[in-house]
Amino acid sequence: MATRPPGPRRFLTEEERNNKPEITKELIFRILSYLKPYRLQFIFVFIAIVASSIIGLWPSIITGRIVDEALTGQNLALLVRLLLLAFVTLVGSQFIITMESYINAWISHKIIYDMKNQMYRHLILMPQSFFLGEKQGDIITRMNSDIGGVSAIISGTLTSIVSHAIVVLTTLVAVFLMNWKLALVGVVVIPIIIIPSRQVGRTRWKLLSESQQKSDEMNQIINETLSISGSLLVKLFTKEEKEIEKFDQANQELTEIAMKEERSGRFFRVMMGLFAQIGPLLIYFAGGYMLIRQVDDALTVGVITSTVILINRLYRPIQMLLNVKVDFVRSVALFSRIFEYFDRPSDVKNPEDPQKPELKTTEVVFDEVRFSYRLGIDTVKEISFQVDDGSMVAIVGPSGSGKSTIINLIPRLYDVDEGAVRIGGVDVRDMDLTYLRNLVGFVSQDTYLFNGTIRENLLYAKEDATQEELEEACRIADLHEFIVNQPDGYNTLVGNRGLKLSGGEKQRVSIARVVLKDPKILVLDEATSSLDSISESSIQKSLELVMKHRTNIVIAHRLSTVLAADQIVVIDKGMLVEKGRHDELLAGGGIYKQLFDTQFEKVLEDASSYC
Ligand SMILES: Nc1ncnc2c1ncn2[C@@H]1O[C@H](COP(=O)(O)OP(=O)(O)OP(=O)(O)O)[C@@H](O)[C@H]1O
Repeated sequence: MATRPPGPRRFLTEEERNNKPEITKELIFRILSYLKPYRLQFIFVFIAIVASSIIGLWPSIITGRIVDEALTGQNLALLVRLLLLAFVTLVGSQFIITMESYINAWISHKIIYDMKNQMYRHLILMPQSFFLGEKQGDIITRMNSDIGGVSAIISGTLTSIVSHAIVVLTTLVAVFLMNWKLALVGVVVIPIIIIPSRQVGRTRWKLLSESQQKSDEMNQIINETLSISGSLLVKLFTKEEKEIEKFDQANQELTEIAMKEERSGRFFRVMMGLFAQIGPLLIYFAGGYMLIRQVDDALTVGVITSTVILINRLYRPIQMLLNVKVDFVRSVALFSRIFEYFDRPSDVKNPEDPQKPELKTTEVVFDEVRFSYRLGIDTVKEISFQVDDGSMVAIVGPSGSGKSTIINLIPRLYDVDEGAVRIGGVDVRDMDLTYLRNLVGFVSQDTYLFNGTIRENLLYAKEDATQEELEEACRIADLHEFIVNQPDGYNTLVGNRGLKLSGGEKQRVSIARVVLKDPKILVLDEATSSLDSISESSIQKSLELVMKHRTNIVIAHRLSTVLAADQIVVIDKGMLVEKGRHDELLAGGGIYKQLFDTQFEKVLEDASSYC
């Protein structure tokens, strides 16, 4: 696979050019605000850069004296002294450069640390809508690559602008002080060397970005087809050969580009080397001509030698400075991508004056609630019902009618657009968010487990739970028996997303978690699951235990649940269409009756055995 070339890119890619950020004063100040806490360290870095640039000139200047005074004058003692001096200045400048780069790296790591923490804190507090709308890969890229890129800016772009400018300045002063005529020749030579190499570089970069694009395509194929779910899909649809063919095609294209790029890379290096050699040759020629024809009496062999060395020192920094604009735009773009995340408003926020009311009752009231995911299209509207304290309301309705949306409004995964959801008479939007979410326990169809042990997953609900409490919760969830029969017991690893557990076992872990959390209100999205009827009935029994003494709202798919419900709320196309008990609704002959005939009838026999 193609690799990115070392060092910073010299040209903006097509995409970067199209997405260039608007560089405003505010943006620059905002970027600088991240550097502010480390200003003392920055001052040190800049002093070190100036010092090392000036000291770094000495070995080149000393070389001239070595040639003119020590070698031509055949003075061995002077030769040794000058060599020692050159050695000491070399060591000195290297020491300063090392210190400078150490502090530079320290600053950039510190800034990355600050930014990563700020970003994580910001993201974890984002509402559910953010995670649904955002591509998973984008979040990870911003967390890692973009913030990581900032490090390169701080330790690269920022200091390199200063250090290159200082090197260019000090070297030009030194070279002109030595012999201004030869210095002029050297300065004229610089563009001859730099311009062609920039052209070659441009072509090379085009190829490199193409190869990068292809390599991303291949990574995408690998990620999709070699992931747990992807590989399963490939197997089940017997697409192995098709995928191999697709991969082969991408691989072939990538290999061709990589080879082309390799060829142009070699050519690039040859050209660079060639032009870099032409410079000294031209200066030697001009200097030699002036020396031989005695155009300038002050000119010596040593001066010519020193000038060649000093002019050589200029190529790289000048080239870098010519790229500063590109680096700068790229750096600012990176910062603005990060800021764009920071600036995403969090619509579900803790209220200004968060309340933690002493609730005597925990009845849940939906009062004329309207909510839409997309502007203009109501997902649910005119929803009004009450779940009395300690009672159970079953929500039923066709798929896509808005049942999950309604329950998501209780713990404020989303906020209502109109109307209100109240618990114990208090609007959920006035409650402290943590307090509210502690009041409500959720058991969803899709149980998410972290990759860890069963114990760790259980403790997520109650960090300080004792072993006895864990076991008690697992007994209620009918999970304890299973756990103790595992070789590692409560320390059994559940695998990625809990994949090492069966669907039923995962549901039980989620029930045990809610038992440990012990919420006053239980929201349950009943599984329409493929579990066998024995497992289902056992899970149902566990849930019945959990529901006791709580206010329960259940999206019901089972007959036993609707029969046991104190009230059934029927939702159709986002509207509440019927409300009542099972018998009343059945007698009404409306939508509930239809649902009953189609959805519940099949499980009638199963369910009637334990309702
Ligand atoms: N995050 C979202 N963004 C946009 N639309 C959404 C989002 N989530 C759900 N919807 C849409 O809102 C409507 C109601 O969805 P909801 O999940 O509430 O229905 P449901 O009754 O729970 O369905 P099911 O019984 O199939 O789970 C559907 O049309 C769905 O496509």
